Amino acid sequence: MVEFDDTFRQHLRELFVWRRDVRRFRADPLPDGAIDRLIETACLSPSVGLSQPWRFVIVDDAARRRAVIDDFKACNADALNSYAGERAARYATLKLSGLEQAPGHLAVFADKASDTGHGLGRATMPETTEYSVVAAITAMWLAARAEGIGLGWVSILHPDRIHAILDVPDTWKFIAYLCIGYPEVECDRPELEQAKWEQRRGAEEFTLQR
Ligand SMILES: Cc1cc2c(cc1C)N(C[C@H](O)[C@H](O)[C@H](O)COP(=O)(O)O)c1[nH]c(=O)[nH]c(=O)c1N2
Repeated sequence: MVEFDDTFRQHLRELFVWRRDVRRFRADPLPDGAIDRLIETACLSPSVGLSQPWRFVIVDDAARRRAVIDDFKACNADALNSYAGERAARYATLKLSGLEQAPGHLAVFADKASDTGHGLGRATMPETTEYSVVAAITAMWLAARAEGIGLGWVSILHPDRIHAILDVPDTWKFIAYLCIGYPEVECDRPELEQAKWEQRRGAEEFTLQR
């Protein structure tokens, strides 16, 4: 039996407050086994029917990394073109990936074909497979921060292209491409808020009572 005291709860709260999406990484390499350790923690996450549908691809190959970066650049250029005026000017100033600097690259997929869990919980909501993978990524994000490691989620990518670059099974659905490394700075406010793109709102704005 494990008990968590007030001091632990306070630290846990701080972990949530100080977790960031990181796009600016220091050059220092990650310690040996750091990504494997984060994956191991992620695998403790809840999953629909205990299906554990997460699939992780550690991307070390320089040519594959370069191809991912090229895809990001193409998608980000398209995204910039979808804005106009002041919003476009502001978008152009944002740094939206640390792909070039991050010592670790990790792609995460959901295996839509796995029968693990025997379909429990998925019959009416097949998308719970993807939700389970996102739950695992969130756990990894927090576990990383607890070790001083930053994680940045990149979604400005073409899923089909990532599939081809990484040569993974067709039944795997692309969920996330994660940059992993030591952050240049620590902050308790989202970078998009600091850049005046959007501001974080409080719980009262998202809660209804019925
Ligand atoms: C599903 C998903 C996808 C993305 C993100 C997040 C999530 C959950 N975020 C990070 C996002 O911008 C960030 O979480 C918010 O701005 C809040 O900041 P903090 O995470 O609190 O630092 C993100 N950030 C970025 O710079 N490029 C990206 O492509 C994405 N994509």
